[in-house]
Amino acid sequence: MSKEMIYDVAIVGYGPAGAVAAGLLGQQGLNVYVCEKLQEVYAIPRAIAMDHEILRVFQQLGVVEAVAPFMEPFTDSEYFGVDGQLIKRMTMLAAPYPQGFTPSNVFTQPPVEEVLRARVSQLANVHVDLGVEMTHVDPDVDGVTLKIDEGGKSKVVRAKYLVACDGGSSPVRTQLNMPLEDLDFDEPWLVVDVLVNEQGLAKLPKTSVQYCEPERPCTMVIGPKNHRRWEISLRPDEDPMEVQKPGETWKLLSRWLTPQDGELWRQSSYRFHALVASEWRQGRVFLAGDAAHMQPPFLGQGMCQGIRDVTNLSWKLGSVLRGDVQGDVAEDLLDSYGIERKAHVRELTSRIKHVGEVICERDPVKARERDSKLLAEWGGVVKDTPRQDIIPKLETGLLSRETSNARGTLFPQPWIHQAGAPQRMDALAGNGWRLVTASSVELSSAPQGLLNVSVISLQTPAYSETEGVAAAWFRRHECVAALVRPDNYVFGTAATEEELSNLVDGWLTRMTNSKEVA
Ligand SMILES: O=C(O)CCc1cccc(O)c1
Repeated sequence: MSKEMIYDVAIVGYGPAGAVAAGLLGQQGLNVYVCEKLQEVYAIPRAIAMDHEILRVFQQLGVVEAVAPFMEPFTDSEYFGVDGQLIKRMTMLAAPYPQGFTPSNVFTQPPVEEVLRARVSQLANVHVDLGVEMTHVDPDVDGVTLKIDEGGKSKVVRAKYLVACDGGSSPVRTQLNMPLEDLDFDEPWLVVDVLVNEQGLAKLPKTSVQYCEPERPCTMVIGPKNHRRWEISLRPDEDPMEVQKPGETWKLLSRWLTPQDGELWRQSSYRFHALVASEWRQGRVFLAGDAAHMQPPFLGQGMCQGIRDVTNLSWKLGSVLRGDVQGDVAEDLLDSYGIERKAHVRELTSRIKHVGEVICERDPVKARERDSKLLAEWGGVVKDTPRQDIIPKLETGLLSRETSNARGTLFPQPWIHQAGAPQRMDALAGNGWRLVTASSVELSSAPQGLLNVSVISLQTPAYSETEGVAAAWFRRHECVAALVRPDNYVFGTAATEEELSNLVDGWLTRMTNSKEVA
């Protein structure tokens, strides 16, 4: 790279969100610079859960097969109340799966990050500097200048846009004085990862468990292979530093295991927080991942949320940098990133906090009331909640004006009949804007003005689906067409040709001369 190189996008931080951003931006042919303080992938897993939405993004990056060995379907999570009775169950969404992947999964983070980095390394237009530190960020109206310290030697990097994926303590966010809003959750917990041997595995529950016990709420998650994670709430008199010493940690695990049953992988005390950045954009700088939000882990959404962020932002940056949209429309499109993601993060965090309130009730009387209420709701039968039903849709931002309940949801990814073997829809149709129509629609003429939009008619010979996932979706939402964004969210739907024409007109207005995003 020459000294005068001006990158399209610089990314500070090369965890999962930074790596996915680098891949998605790089695949669009943009010149991307990435810097990261650590030389190697962080060897300890932090995230453990991965949703189908994220696998669909990994599919776009071409890494689904490579990550498969490090993933397993999530077991059910059983919630046990004060007297050890089952009060609630978190489950897998039923098949056929809407996104073309197992909906909820557990995974091992370090090798998955290696896979993402290997993919990025195939992109000649992405330059990655590892073991360097961003010491100064200086945005202006045309771009951003970064000062990078390379082991005592300083260099300057210039980019048109900056994405800060630099974690909860985000130096970019701090230097630019971008405040966080406190969503009112702050509790000390110990997180313990154990590689359990066969003798230990035989003693453990066969589902993940939420122990909703007032004296010590805690969680056990079944990770891939012999990885088990405990999250143990700490009492006010417990010292977070002490409990992470191996001897003390084993004492806390003694209900389940002894040191003969496995090996501690990591034990760290954390404060579980709920925080969201007030502004996600400052001019040409965007916050993403933990730099933009932190949520308690009760639904395993930390990494998923970061990847949702960069997936949302990457296609918008691509559209603007290619000149597909210009002027105010381009600014509105970039603004829509924070508008959409902040609202989504706030809503999901509030749902996660609600799950946390069920788990963390410390008052035994109230905890008993909770148990009775949960059981009474369903006539004494334990309610199954598919985890994916808790993930909200987009409610605001670059969405059509119609208010169908399909708008802002993820469009399904059906399997399509092919001569050799069925293929997932995106493998055939790509990940740009797509107008997908149900078999019942006969377009008398292609909607006008849909440049750069692929038109996909399901159940035609080219797109005959194998399981009826999309057909069922159209029936459920009482529509026959959906305009789908590059991040797979539904811009809007139509039930008639007239509605379709309005949908397309509305989209064209938004993408060419609208000033509104919300
Ligand atoms: O979805 C579930 O059943 C539990 C998800 C989860 C993952 C990681 C930590 C945690 O407390 C919960």
